[in-house]
Amino acid sequence: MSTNVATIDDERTYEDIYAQGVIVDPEPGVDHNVRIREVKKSFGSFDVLTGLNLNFPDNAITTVLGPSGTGKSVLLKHIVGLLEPDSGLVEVFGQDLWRINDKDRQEIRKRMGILFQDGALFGSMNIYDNVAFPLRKHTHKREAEIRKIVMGHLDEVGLTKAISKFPGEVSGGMKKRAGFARALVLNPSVVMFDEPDSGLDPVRTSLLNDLILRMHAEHGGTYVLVTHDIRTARKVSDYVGVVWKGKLIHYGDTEEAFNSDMPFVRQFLSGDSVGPLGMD
Ligand SMILES: Nc1ncnc2c1ncn2[C@@H]1O[C@H](COP(=O)(O)OP(=O)(O)OP(=O)(O)O)[C@@H](O)[C@H]1O
Repeated sequence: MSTNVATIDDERTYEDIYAQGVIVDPEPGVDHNVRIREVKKSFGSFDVLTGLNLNFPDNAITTVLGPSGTGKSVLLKHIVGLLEPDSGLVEVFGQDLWRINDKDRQEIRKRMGILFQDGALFGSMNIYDNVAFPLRKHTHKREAEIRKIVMGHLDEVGLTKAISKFPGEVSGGMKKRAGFARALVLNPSVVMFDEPDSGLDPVRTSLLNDLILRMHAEHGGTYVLVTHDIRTARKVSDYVGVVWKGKLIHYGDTEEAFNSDMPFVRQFLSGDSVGPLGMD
């Protein structure tokens, strides 16, 4: 896979890059289902996204890494249209999400799947009904067809024996797998994962990562993953974007990120306490 090149002015110091961020040119010949341009978002006086630029290539898994509170989940909420930027452009499937009406935005949202940290399952529905929910809500398919699709996806994530269980009766890993199956039932072209590894032990994390890779190989699409887990990033990503203080400060293929000379990227990817990132 070829590498995207960040247009970094050679004269800039690392401090300049931390302050200004980088802009990444879309890779020639590659489509990008999701493009984020100079997006700014503040809550009150707190500036969370401060001019974020990032393109997510189709048929690749891109991981967004960065310290806690740097705006990664806020970024996902922008992509799915749950938050409107104060300024800048959020473009999904070639459409500016905030220049179209609510109905069109809803249609675009149906083409995206999202796996929230806890699976975001409905506690009052069993696993089967949770996974069937988007099909019942957004399609006119008959129950027999819904059953085929739901059971197919539950089989892929290894949950066919748990269909009658309620979310409160299954482990965290099973909840995530059920959430994953639900995120895929409408055949989304963009799938987002908000810290899929949170709360899982290293073995379950590794198994979930295998599942992410397998599902991506099977179904394709633009996968966007937000995590703190460096091992997850290394294992599943084609590309890595590093966000700090609401800006993209590094972007490249996974190998490039892990070989970066940028002190912040080096510190973050090695989990070192010494470097530009402190407790603030
Ligand atoms: N709706 C909101 N109203 C006010 N503040 C918010 C809102 N959503 C997010 N924030 C704040 O924006 C900041 C960034 O939050 P976000 O959840 O995106 O961080 P993150 O990078 O995903 O962090 P973590 O890795 O810890 O999950 C946080 O300080 C959070 O409290």
